[in-house]
Amino acid sequence: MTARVIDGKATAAALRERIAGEVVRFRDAHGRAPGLAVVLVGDDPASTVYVRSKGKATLEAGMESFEHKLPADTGEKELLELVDRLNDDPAVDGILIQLPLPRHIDADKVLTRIDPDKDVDGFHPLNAGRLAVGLDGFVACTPLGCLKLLRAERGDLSGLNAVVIGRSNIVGKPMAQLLLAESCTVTIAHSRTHDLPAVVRGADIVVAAVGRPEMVKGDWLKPDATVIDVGINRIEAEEDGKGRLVGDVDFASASVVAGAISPVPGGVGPMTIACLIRNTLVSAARRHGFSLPEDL
Ligand SMILES: Nc1nc2c(c(=O)[nH]1)N[C@@H](CN(C=O)c1ccc(C(=O)N[C@@H](CCC(=O)O)C(=O)O)cc1)CN2
Repeated sequence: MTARVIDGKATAAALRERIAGEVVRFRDAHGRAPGLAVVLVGDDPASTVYVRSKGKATLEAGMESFEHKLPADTGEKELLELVDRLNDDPAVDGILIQLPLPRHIDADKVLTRIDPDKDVDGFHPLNAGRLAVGLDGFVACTPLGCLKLLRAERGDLSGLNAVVIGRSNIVGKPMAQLLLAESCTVTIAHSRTHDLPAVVRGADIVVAAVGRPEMVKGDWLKPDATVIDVGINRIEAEEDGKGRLVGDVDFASASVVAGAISPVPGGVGPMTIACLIRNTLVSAARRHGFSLPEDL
């Protein structure tokens, strides 16, 4: 058996096209475009690429992009003052602080300073709490993107056994909450889980977000499982002289057993950016009482 490959690039492109259509309606109604401010501190190469992609996607959706690139030695106080200005700026509907931040800055303090109603990354504790109790808020873009891929692949998820590998605040925990809200039976596995392969073997849905290259093997999977790979691991150049990007799942062995699997690259990554654009439009719409399609 060979698994279907879940095409995150195509799903993200379709979502971004729908968003662009809604942005036209929003502009016609309100005379301005939704605006996203992205803040990058330092010059981490991967973060620089992601921030560039976010700015490009924002503009392609017809929205305003405000990029703030600050030197690596920017002080915490200065960053907090920028967040305060963005909170007060009516042209800014969404604020994103690119992670990771340099070590001398307390990331929790900065993320908590963002106005929760402009927190399009969904990292503010108030939004994490809203998700946990089923209130409207912002859901972190990567887990939201994973859920959209799962719904497109499996339709109704209720009653399915889901295993989320990884318990981070930005992926594992919100992913588990989203799956619970879909009425899945959810297990969160992590580095202390006993016999992880046995736990994963019971899952209809596996979301791997552990940050360990190709850790999940095909013989860990239940036949026909749906596998979502969140990992983005850069492997150093081998004898061919080229580095490569791999996920947390060993694609070669997993795709023989799974029913469907998202690849790396081209799976969850593009959905993360599409969901950021989506959350920014949702923020602008909420601030103006503008209605959007339920399923956006
Ligand atoms: N404030 C945030 N910081 C970070 C987030 C986030 O959601 N909010 N997530 C990650 C990085 N990230 C977005 O910022 C991100 C990572 C990867 C991709 C992506 O499209 N990846 C491509 C491959 C790209 C490549 O070749 O490197 C893919 O998977 O196809 C998009 C966004 C950490 N920081």
